Amino acid sequence: MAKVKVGINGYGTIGKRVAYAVTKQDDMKLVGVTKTKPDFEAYRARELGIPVYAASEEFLPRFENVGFEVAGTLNDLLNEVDIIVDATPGGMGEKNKPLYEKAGVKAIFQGGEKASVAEVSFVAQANYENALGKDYVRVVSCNTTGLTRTLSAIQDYIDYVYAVMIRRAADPNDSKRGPVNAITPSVTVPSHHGPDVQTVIPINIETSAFVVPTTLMHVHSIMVELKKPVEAKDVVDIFENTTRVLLFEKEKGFESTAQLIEFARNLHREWNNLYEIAVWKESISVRGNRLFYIQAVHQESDVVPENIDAIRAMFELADKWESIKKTNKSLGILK
Ligand SMILES: NC(=O)C1=CN([C@@H]2O[C@H](COP(=O)(O)OP(=O)(O)OC[C@H]3O[C@@H](n4cnc5c(N)ncnc54)[C@H](OP(=O)(O)O)[C@@H]3O)[C@@H](O)[C@H]2O)C=CC1
Ligand SMILES: O=C(OP(=O)(O)O)[C@H](O)COP(=O)(O)O
Repeated sequence: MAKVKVGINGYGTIGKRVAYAVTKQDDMKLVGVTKTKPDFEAYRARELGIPVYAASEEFLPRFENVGFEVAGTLNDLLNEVDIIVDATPGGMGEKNKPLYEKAGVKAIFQGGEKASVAEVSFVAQANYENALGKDYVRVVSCNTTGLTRTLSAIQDYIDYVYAVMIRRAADPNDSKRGPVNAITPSVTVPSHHGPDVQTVIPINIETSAFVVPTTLMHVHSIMVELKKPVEAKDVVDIFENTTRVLLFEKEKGFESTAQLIEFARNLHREWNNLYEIAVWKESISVRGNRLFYIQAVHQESDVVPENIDAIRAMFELADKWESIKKTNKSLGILK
């Protein structure tokens, strides 16, 4: 079968990682990416041999002024692809959707969009089948992906989940926003994460969230009221056997998100991506009918394999586990 032709609209934190991941797949071809301006990222894409398109006609003069030759505009890219991965800033995907509909291409949206933008909200290991053959799929946010990966693994035991998200303030490449020395609570409960998890798996869940001054990762403190008894060692076993979830031990020096990122650096992962959700093994404990655990989410990369699996599901290229295994192998995901 011919390779699926993929375009990326929005070549930022998520878009450039998904573009890279597409180039690692033997059943997909990266046709090009869009940029609004010829900054260093545009030049880097060109160095990598990735065709760069202007994100719309209005941006063309920016490229012309510095003699940066683009391959066309977003509309030209849409004419050449089977699917567009929209990784523009949150809320923009919904505005772009009519362009995709007009061009008759399938589209993947990211977690900054409302669930209503797509037919399905997606986390591969939880609901791959729901995206089979679909035209519009939303890969849920990084935090929602992290919650869904571990909670779907223990779904049979869940009566009610209470989770607190400690969210990183900005990505490492972002110098525009803070807080620099403050903690910003989401003052309404639930934060968007609980309802978002429910767009993927039907569980009872309440979430609250705080933004703190760090760029490395998010951290979640999760408490599950159990429907039936389980021991901590059983949960350890379950997570050990759950794809895209890794257990880390404080005892071995993983004291904070800093060492988790160093672990990814040691693996020489591209952009120190930690695609897997990191659960602190010692944090898994059961007291009475309550299970507790703490996990960390690498916001820049955990959704990347989900975008790849979503493409396979939407074109019915592979069944769930065939796709997950293929994606994992191509990106060096440990299990
Ligand atoms: N960063 C994260 O931690 C995560 C983000 N997400 C979601 O992914 C989506 C993208 O986020 P993220 O990658 O962080 O955002 P970024 O700001 O890093 O990247 C977005 C890119 O979109 C481009 N862009 C801006 N305006 C337009 C436009 N009019 N048309 C086309 N492209 C445009 C910009 O490119 P240019 O440089 O050319 O101006 C920018 O690089 C959001 O929905 C977000 O919620 C999901 C999981 C984690
Ligand atoms: O999807 C994310 O976080 P979220 O799950 O808390 O919305 C990403 O880290 C982007 O969050 P941002 O909207 O704070 O950039």
